[in-house]
Amino acid sequence: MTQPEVTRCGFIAVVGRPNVGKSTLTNALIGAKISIVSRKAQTTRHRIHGVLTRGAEQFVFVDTPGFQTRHGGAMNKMMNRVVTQALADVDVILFVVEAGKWTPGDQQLLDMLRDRTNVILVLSKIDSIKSRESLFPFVADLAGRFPFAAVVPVSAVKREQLDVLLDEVASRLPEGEAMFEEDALTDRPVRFLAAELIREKIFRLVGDELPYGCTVVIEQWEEAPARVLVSACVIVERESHRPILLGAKGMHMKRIATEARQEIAQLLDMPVHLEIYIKVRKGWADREASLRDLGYE
Ligand SMILES: Nc1nc2c(ncn2[C@@H]2O[C@H](COP(=O)(O)OP(=O)(O)OP(=O)(O)O)[C@@H](O)[C@H]2O)c(=O)[nH]1
Repeated sequence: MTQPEVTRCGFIAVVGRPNVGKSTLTNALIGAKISIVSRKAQTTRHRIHGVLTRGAEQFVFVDTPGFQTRHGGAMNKMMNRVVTQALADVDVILFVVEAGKWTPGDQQLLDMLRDRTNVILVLSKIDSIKSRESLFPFVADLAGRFPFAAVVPVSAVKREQLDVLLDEVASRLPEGEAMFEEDALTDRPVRFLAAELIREKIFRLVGDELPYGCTVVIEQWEEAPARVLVSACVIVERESHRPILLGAKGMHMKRIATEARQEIAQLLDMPVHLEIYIKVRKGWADREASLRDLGYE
């Protein structure tokens, strides 16, 4: 695998209240479906959403799970956790606000960023704004609320101003070598990608409730003529994590399996039959030997 020559590399978090367009923007920035990266990611405290390498710059987008969940009432508690965990030592924060719309939810989030530097204000969905001049007072108001490092209006859908945003981010990333291999997605063996896709689905759905996370191991992989048969095992730390994963009437697991199956099929360009089992392996995270069994070094 080729290691790109990178002179700047750092972590970026994309935050904002629900529905402001964070996912659309992140996906537009890092390209298609690249939520999977090299295992090196495990050496950081961040959950990596995707990596973009642009010339000599590497942008590592981290997941901010609390912002992505839709549990209304638990929002406050979650935001606190997000600030302390996901935003801890990221290099740049993209604070996304819908152009022209400011709500108490936005203010609440902004308050949590109080002591941070390198916060870039991103005005999203500018394609739905009639006149850009009408945004001036809006921007002026926000600039009075927080010392943003930069203000960049973008349209993720129309791919407007994305390079400008990346330039602003890049200039604030620390100098350093690439942390990830270039083109990690195409270089990884498909089994590993499949396991990561399942892990991603689990994390998205119940990540907040699984304190020690989980690991996914592909136990069987059979390439039949017209489809691939995959059997995966999700290993959790405690017996009490099993019902969390399953959800009421197995609904969580069903959804995880369905979504993962669809994406694995897309990746392979072939129908997939996916079975997922749950195993409890107590304390696996602490035992070196079992870590090695599971493919972690
Ligand atoms: N017109 C327009 N709509 C956009 C743009 N970006 C996102 N949207 C729409 O805004 C809605 C929310 O977008 P998401 O990317 O899911 O927003 P999010 O902030 O990730 O939402 P949560 O997952 O709820 O936190 C979707 O209907 C998008 O299609 C944009 O650049 N222009």
